Amino acid sequence: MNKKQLFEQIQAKKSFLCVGLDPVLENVPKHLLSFEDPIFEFNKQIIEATKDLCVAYKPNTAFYESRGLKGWESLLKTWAHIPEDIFTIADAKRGDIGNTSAMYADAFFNEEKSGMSFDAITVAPYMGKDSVGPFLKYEDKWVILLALTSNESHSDFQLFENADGKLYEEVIRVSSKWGSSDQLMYVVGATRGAEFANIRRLAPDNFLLVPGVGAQGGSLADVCEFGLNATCGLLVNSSRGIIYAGKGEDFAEKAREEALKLQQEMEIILEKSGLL
Ligand SMILES: O=c1ccn([C@@H]2O[C@H](COP(=O)(O)O)[C@@H](O)[C@H]2O)c(=O)[nH]1
Repeated sequence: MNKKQLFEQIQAKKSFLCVGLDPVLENVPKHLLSFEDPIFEFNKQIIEATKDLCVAYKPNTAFYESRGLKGWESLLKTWAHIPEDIFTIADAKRGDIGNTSAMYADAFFNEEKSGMSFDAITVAPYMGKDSVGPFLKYEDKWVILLALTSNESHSDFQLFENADGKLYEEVIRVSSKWGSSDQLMYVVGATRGAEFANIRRLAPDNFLLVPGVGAQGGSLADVCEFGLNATCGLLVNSSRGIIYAGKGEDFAEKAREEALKLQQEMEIILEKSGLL
């Protein structure tokens, strides 16, 4: 999916919500445990309940990899179940020497080889240009580079400063020469509200993937105040806040209620910003 198509989806659904699919077996409602693949059944029902309210789904691969072969199978089936017009993000945080990154790119972008073809993958920028390049070779696929993350320890490295500025600023400045804003997004935590104006100065046209609303307490209003651009430019993710809104047989309805609250907030913001 390209940028134009993504913005069209945002306008059609009046939403820039990304639902995070991070299921843990212990948190899956009991009545699903008799299914052959409870994780997939859980995801399937979440997708059915929220697919008209969001423009993206983001399975974090850790939640599948941790379950070995059956986890990969759940991930594959989940990817295949997501409607074609919804943006898919493999939150895998990969990046290695070039020939290894090429294998990671095949794993998440090359359906013929791996059975999956996500629209985007999250990548750690630490190893530099040749570790990111193999992901950028795929047409209409996206690399989402970690820039300023939502966790408390983001400051251990990302805020390191020299005469040129902070490390995360340098990540954006340098990497934006590796590909266009039709290929590159950045991860910026919703908990970093105060930094959005600065980030937009460095990356005016790029989409930002913004995790951290919901369970991590980030504010949608703060993110949008300076984060929006002419094509919306934001995919705001909530995982636990949506998928674990309910614990019983009505978990999918409860998930829908939480997703709807965020979508309605987003619709007001998009309307006020003249983006609809
Ligand atoms: O800076 C980052 C980068 C990635 N994440 C991931 O996003 C989701 C957030 O989940 P919640 O349950 O909504 O907190 C999860 O997959 C993280 O690994 C992030 O939170 N912050």
